[in-house]
Amino acid sequence: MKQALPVYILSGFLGSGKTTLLQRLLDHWKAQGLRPAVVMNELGEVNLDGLLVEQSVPMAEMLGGCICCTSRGDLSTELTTLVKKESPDVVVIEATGAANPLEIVDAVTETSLYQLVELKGLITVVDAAHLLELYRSQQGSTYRLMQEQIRCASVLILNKTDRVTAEEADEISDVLRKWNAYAEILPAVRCGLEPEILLGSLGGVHLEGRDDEEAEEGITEGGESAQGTHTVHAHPTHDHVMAYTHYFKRAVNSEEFEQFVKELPRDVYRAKGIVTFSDTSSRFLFQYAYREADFMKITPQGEVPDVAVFIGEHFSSGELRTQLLQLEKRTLTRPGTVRRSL
Ligand SMILES: Nc1nc2c(ncn2[C@@H]2O[C@H](COP(=O)(O)OP(=O)(O)OP(=O)(O)O)[C@@H](O)[C@H]2O)c(=O)[nH]1
Repeated sequence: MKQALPVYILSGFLGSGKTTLLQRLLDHWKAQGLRPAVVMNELGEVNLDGLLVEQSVPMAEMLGGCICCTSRGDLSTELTTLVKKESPDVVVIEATGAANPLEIVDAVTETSLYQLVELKGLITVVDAAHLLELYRSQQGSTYRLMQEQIRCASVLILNKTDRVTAEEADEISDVLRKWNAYAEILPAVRCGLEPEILLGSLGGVHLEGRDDEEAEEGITEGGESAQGTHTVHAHPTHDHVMAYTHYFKRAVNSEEFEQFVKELPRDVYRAKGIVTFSDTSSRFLFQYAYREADFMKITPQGEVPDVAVFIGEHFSSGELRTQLLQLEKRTLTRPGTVRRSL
């Protein structure tokens, strides 16, 4: 199966160091012989940050507004066009510092319904001095937005530590930990981190879509793991992930899938996808929001993968993945014969 295209979101308040980090990441990927592409969003009509990025890097620009305030479909369309036109190996979305990252996460996961893309993580860059100042005054919409950007990060870069004392850096680390108990906190000056360490800290091997085979090996024919339990934890659970994207390799039973959706953990507050069932004649688009699920028959235009995305906070994507692999495995051993007339 073709590898899903990794997508990273860079978030962080205005001037925190996102572009500085972006340049480091681009250099890293290029040195590896990869072809990165960028989606850049600026509040103004001119993309000044874009001028800092080498011309050889394909770029989609969304100017004159904040990604999260314009239609989410716009970002999805930009991303799709960029991927089709440039065939990059990796994509970074640098959002304006005033964006609410959750909306961007939603747009990326929306895209993964139609394209083989996968959200790998949300990196939030924090300006240590700026946050400390705001934390001490504890007010304002900037403060709330920063809080939001920190809360939903998969990894936090505590940048500009050269502008605070060691004690202040500790104080601000405690604040970050209080707001986001899951993301790794990486202190830095000019985002000078080893990209390998940063990207590695996004954890969630489950997000890499590479080890499906490996995890399946742990599941026996009856859908039980070799250890006799229903879940196989090849990797630590409860990684903080914003979204888990599952590309199905085969059809699943509709009733079992409905049951699975019904029993989704509370921390998954949004899910959507396109699935082929082994016991129905049509494909379905499913939507799930705040404990309500909806299934709709669809006939997608063009080639669309069977995929499900789950968005939430601090849920165990490894657990979901194992359950879905088990559903797939069960249809393999017990293909659907009775067709439901859905
Ligand atoms: N002192 C200090 N300055 C830094 C550090 N990291 C970045 N800067 C500077 O901070 C300024 C803003 O950095 P950018 O990387 O452009 O920040 P940004 O988040 O992309 O900014 P916006 O696009 O406006 O949201 C630049 O002048 C950087 O050189 C740091 O660790 N310490």
